[in-house]
Amino acid sequence: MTYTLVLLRHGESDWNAKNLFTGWVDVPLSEKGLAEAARGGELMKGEGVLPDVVHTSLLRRAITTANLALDSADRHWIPVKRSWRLNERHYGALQGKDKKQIRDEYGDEQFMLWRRSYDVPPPAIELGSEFSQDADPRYADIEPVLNECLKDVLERALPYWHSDIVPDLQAGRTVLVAAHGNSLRAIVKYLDDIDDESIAGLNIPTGIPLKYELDENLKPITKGGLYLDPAAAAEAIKAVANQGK
Ligand SMILES: O=C(O)[C@@H](CO)OP(=O)(O)O
Repeated sequence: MTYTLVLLRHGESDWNAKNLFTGWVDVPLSEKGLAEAARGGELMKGEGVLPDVVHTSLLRRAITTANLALDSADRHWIPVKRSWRLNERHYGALQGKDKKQIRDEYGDEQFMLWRRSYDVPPPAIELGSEFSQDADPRYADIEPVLNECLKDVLERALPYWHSDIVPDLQAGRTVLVAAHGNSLRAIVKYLDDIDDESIAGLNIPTGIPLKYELDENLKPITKGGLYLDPAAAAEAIKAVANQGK
């Protein structure tokens, strides 16, 4: 028995286009992102990868991406589950800041530690400040999140993986997870057993489905999975890696 998991990072958002740290700020998709999301669904349909259930974060860029992708795959009717545990990494005080400006101000090394290290969190956001989520009703049931490193993201995403995603996989469903660059990096780190150093080099492109076949122990049959458009993914991965330069 094998299981099918599809990971989909949302299409380009308005703040991706503007090169701003986004995190939990709930920005919409750009025009380009809307088209990427629809194409993601066409790729799934073209390859016969048809989700039976979709899991998303609580952020509209992932929700809209899932809606558009599933619509173009004719799977708009499948059940959906959402959790803050699939949200983008909370970028703390960097939320709303220009990536290039932060890199120029703090230098390449600090910038990359904040952006891609496993366990160095960005500075905490001030409660009540413009891009803080402490008054947001969707997070009323959790302690305010002030900042997160990738390790924090993995630690809050894994309980959801086990409680909600694994049962869907084990029921034989093709599972689509529509989420974010860093929440998906955390899941890929776990699935592919990537060490804490090497994960810094992993970037996930927007809008291109990444398919994993998992064995009976829910381990990838092919490490790294398979992008449904490998050539476009390779190009887009370079662009994500170079953001802020
Ligand atoms: O700003 C963000 O929230 C993320 C994803 O867009 O950026 P980065 O790729 O720099 O982690």
